[in-house]
Amino acid sequence: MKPDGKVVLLGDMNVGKTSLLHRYMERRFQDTISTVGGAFYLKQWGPYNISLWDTAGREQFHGLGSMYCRGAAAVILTYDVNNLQSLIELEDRFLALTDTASADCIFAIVGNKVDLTNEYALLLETEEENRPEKPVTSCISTKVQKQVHLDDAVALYKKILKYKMLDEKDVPAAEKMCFETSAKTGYKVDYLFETIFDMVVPLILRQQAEGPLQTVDITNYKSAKRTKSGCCA
Ligand SMILES: Nc1nc2c(ncn2[C@@H]2O[C@H](COP(=O)(O)OP(=O)(O)OP(=O)(O)O)[C@@H](O)[C@H]2O)c(=O)[nH]1
Ligand SMILES: [Mg+2]
Repeated sequence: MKPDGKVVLLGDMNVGKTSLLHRYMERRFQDTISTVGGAFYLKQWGPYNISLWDTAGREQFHGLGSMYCRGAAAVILTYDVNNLQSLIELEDRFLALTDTASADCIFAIVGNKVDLTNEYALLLETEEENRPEKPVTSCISTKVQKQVHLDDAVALYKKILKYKMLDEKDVPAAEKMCFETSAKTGYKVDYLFETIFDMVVPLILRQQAEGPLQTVDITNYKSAKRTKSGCCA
C-alpha cells in the first residue's frame, strides 16, 4: 500500500529522533541504538495513511537524507535543546537535504530533551494540558541551563523561509512551527505530531487532486545495451 503522505525526521545523531517516534507510536521511552540507514512507521490519520520516516543522524549516512526526503509533505528538523551545535547542524548539514521534498513541504523545528533543563518544571506549570505521564520533578540539581532558546529556533525557521524563497505571509507562523519536546516524559510529543498531521492533510488533498507526483520520464532514455566488451565473462 502506498502512503498518502510522508513526514521525515532529520537531525544530528543523538538528538532523539528515534525516541520521539517511538514515544509517539509505541507510547513509551526506552533505550535506543543509533539508527542505521532509516526506518518508517505507518500512522493512520483519519482516512489517510502517513508514513513517518526516522533517519540516521550519523555523518556516514548523510547521503541517504535527500532520498528519504523525496516528495515529503513535512520535514521535522530536530535538535537537542542542550546542544547548540545540533541546531547549527540543521542549517549547515540538513537543510539542503530537503531540496527533494514536496514544493509545499511543511517545516517544523523541534528542540528535544527539555526534561533535562531547569526550565522544565516551569513549563509543566504553565502547560496544564499535554501533561506528561510522569512529571519529572526530582533531581532538580542535575538540571542544566538550556543551551538553545526557542528564539534561536524561530530565527532558523525564518532562515529556512528565505532559503526556500517563501513569504512569511504564505506559511504558518514561525512561533507555531517551533516546538520543544521531551521524548522521555512525552511532553508535547502528541501535540507536535498531530499538529503536523493536521497541516499535512490539505497538502495530501491537493496532491491527490493534481494527480500522481511528477516522475522522471524514462521513455526517452536509450536502454543500456550490454556489449560483449562490457561483459566480464
Ligand atoms: N533525557 C532525555 N533523553 C533523551 C530524550 N530523547 C532521547 N534521549 C536519549 O538520547 C539518546 C539518543 O536518542 P535517539 O532517539 O537514539 O537519537 P537519534 O536522534 O535517533 O540518533 P541517531 O539515530 O544516531 O541519529 C538516547 O540515549 C535517548 O535515550 C529526551 O527527551 N530526554
Ligand atoms: Mg535514531
